[in-house]
Amino acid sequence: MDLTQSGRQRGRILRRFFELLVENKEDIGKIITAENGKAKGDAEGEALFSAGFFEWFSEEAPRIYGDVIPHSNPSCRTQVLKEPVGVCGLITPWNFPMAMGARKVAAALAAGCTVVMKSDGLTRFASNVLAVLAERAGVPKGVFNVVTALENTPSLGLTLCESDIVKKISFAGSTRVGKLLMQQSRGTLKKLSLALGGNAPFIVFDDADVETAVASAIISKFKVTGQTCVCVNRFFVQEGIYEEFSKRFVEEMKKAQVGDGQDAAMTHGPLTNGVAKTQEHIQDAVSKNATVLLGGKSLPSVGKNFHELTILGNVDDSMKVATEETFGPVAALAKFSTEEEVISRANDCEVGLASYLMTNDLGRAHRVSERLEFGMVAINTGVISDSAAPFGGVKHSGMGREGSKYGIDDYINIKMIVTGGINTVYSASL
Ligand SMILES: O=CCCC(=O)O
Repeated sequence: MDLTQSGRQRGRILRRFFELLVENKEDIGKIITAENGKAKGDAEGEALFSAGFFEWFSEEAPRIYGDVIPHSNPSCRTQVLKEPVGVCGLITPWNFPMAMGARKVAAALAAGCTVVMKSDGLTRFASNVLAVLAERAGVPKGVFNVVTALENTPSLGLTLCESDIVKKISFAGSTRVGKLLMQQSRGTLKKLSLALGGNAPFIVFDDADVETAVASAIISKFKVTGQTCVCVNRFFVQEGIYEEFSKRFVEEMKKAQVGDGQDAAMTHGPLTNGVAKTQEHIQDAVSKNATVLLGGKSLPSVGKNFHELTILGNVDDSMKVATEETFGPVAALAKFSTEEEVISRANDCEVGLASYLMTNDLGRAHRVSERLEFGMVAINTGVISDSAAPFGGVKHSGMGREGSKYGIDDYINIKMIVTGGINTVYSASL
């Protein structure tokens, strides 16, 4: 947090931050549901997900080790110090109003940086909660700063990017905005972490366990009503298991309830602003011969932002549901025949964030994961995110890693110190 505090001292503050988040998870859940709409379970889950980053980085803060490197010249010594990058501009999205901030703030504070967090104008209260708890946890004044904005969001982004005081930008959001921030940062050569859009494939091989595949599909597709950057966008199901998988998927999804997130009986809440795009994608797919296996319609009687959880069958790769990230509750099922074919179809996109693979063949699991051009692969699970795991993408999904032992590196500069003229002749041997 500042150079006068040791990593151990910063770790204690982050630990207290973690405890406060856990203690307040119910109130935090209510705030998240009130401003984002997500169902109670998802909202309280987000409070704990956020807490996990503070717990993880409280343990990393004291372990930011440097190195001693043997120099080529015996009379020189080389030391490597790891120093905080300085002031970080953190720009966070509405889909996880607290957790995407927590993921960045916890790593930055652990490294010893100060932060200016620009939260999404649609969901600013959860990030303000982080500021309140930061103060209670003992984060020194001026170390954690929050700026909220709605209309003038682009100019705030620009100010952070063009500022010489801000040394780093970390952003989670769309690929379009990520590229814009990168352009705007070129004059000040910022260190950048960008967690951008995805078009996640979910591949079900004939040898997969159907119940595992269905449970994984439900969580990875419909979490936060389909509005996470790691949500599945394209299901590829092998011909021999297609009928059974799609039937069981539909049966299980019929148990879900869409409605007011504050009602504990609801499993899924509204969309933030994605009903029109969701409808556009469904209509495009249906006009090209996709079949509606479940849902398909918006739910204006519940509210203008509500949409049925939808499963489409007979999808092909030309449809918008396959070529664009829907960021809504549509599971688009396409068939495939061979391993080679599905790898090529899964990789045929500009982005590379999350991917999912269902198989009981260990050799295939290794082989296919190694060939998938994605930053993350989940095998036989629909849960890809964890504070201990490195989160991030390749291709147009961005750069940098968040969480895990690697996450601290995004907030660190390496300094090398070489000392010359060291007499290597020991006086004892003279
Ligand atoms: O939406 C982006 C991140 C979601 C997650 O880490 O599960």
